[in-house]
Amino acid sequence: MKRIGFIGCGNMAQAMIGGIVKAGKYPGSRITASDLNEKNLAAVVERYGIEAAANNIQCAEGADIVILAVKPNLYERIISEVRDAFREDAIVVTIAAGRSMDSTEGAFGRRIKVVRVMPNTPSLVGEGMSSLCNNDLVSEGELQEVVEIFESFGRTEVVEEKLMDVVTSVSGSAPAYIYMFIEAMADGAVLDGMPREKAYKMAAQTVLGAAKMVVETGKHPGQLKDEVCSPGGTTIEAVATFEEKGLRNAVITAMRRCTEKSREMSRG
Ligand SMILES: NC(=O)C1=CN([C@@H]2O[C@H](COP(=O)(O)OP(=O)(O)OC[C@H]3O[C@@H](n4cnc5c(N)ncnc54)[C@H](O)[C@@H]3O)[C@@H](O)[C@H]2O)C=CC1
Ligand SMILES: O=C(O)[C@@H]1CCC=N1
Repeated sequence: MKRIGFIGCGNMAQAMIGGIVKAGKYPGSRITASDLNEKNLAAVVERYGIEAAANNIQCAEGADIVILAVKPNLYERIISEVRDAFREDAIVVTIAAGRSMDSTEGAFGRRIKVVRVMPNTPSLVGEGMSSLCNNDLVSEGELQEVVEIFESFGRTEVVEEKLMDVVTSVSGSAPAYIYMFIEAMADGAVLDGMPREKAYKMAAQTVLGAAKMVVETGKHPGQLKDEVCSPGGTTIEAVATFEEKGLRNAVITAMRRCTEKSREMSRG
């Protein structure tokens, strides 16, 4: 069984480690992590039974698959720190927004197996959405091994690298938009007298249920919306108000800015 190393053990790494361990795909003993924040790292070790590396170099040395889970602006520094510690045939997995595979190889200063992934935080509860692409050194079988790690905590898609900026907008960053929508729905309910805890529960369960309807029925979202709107009823009042206030336009414009930001980050 392969050993997975996480360099950086913040929000996204914890979501992934939690997902992997809960799925039983890899035991905690096959996962190593390093982080400058020793207190946080110790908490993750305690929670999931993974191993702590003394530093990034030790983490890279012992791993077959090394996931770089630090902020994008730290990639250059971390890669120059650990590049000589990588095993010859190790795979480096990047999850940073706007980080091309070419720039990763450039930072290593040599050809290296790279898988670029854009995951999202719902990985922690087994409902992640991760899109992956790989460079030519990664074999079909090796890509499959990485896909299986990400599949252990959600769904996956293999995409062309040119789609990764849009992927960031539609799934990597997207949980934040949905949380804002849930929060706004709860505020609306609280405004009309609903206790807040109940409002969050109802809004969140409704988002979960509606998403499941799209995924499981295969029906067009517009059709599912139409099925809720009774003629002259309550829902169409809300739908007409969203259109009047430009909900779709706000979503599309925000997502284009998100995609553009990712492209900008790739340009450095
Ligand atoms: N948070 C999210 O929803 C998603 C994040 N990503 C990507 O994941 C990466 C990490 O993001 P987050 O987990 O949100 O950030 P975070 O700030 O929660 O975690 C980064 C971790 O790196 C650690 N760190 C900082 N300097 C270090 C060093 N020199 N050596 C070792 N560890 C060090 C920090 O202590 C921190 O625990 C980013 O590249 C981001 O683009 C990708 C998809 C979704
Ligand atoms: O906000 C960010 O830059 C990262 C990438 C996708 C989600 N969080």
